Amino acid sequence: MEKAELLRLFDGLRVADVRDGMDWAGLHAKGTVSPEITPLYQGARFTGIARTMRFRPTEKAVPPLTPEEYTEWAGRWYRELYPNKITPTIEQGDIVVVQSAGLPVGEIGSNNSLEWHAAGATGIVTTGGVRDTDECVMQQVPIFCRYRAQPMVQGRVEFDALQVPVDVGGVLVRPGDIVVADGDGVIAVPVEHAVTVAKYARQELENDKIGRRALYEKLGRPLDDTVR
Ligand SMILES: O=C([O-])CC(=O)C(=O)O
Ligand SMILES: [Mg+2]
Repeated sequence: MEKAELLRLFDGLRVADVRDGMDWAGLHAKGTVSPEITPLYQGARFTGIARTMRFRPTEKAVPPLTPEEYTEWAGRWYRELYPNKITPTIEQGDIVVVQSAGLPVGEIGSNNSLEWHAAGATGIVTTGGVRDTDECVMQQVPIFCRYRAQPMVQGRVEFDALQVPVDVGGVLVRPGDIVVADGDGVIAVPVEHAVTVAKYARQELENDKIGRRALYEKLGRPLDDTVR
């Protein structure tokens, strides 16, 4: 199925609906990412197709360097050990899904996240840390992460692999799976179950709208998009 068609199937569905759709498909034990992975800011949400990447802790020691030498050495780390390989591969509607090295390091920041967004990514989820978080919030690229972290990657983290199955908060996410995130957290749908999951998720959403719309009317509340 085309990406655009897949995205249409999930358009407007809440994480709760997708969770229900997964249950309807018999996938009770699958999909829900650990609640430790949370939105960087209130209102962050996305639906997209997983484009995955894995980082790893480095074993390379940092040699004694003068600050001048450090500038050159740090630049080389980006070129040789932490290259931004994912950017040229990103397609519109992708979600960058990162299995972090798991260290207290800001592998993602205001620069690379905005670069991925400019290439077409509509969201980012990482099992690790984010830095420059005030700017990340200001930029409003939806990011879900486990923690905030100050340090840069040099001497700590290396790029490991692109487009491999990754472990995201206890869920196996493969390139091409559907990833949905909102205030309830993150859920991943195996692409082979997408049609069934979306169908029953939609049923849940539509039934929920009918029930809540009746309550809005009883309360005299103006209707909004969540009940229309
Ligand atoms: O440079 C990095 O690896 C992370 C970062 O701070 C950014 O992208 O802004
Ligand atoms: Mg930065």
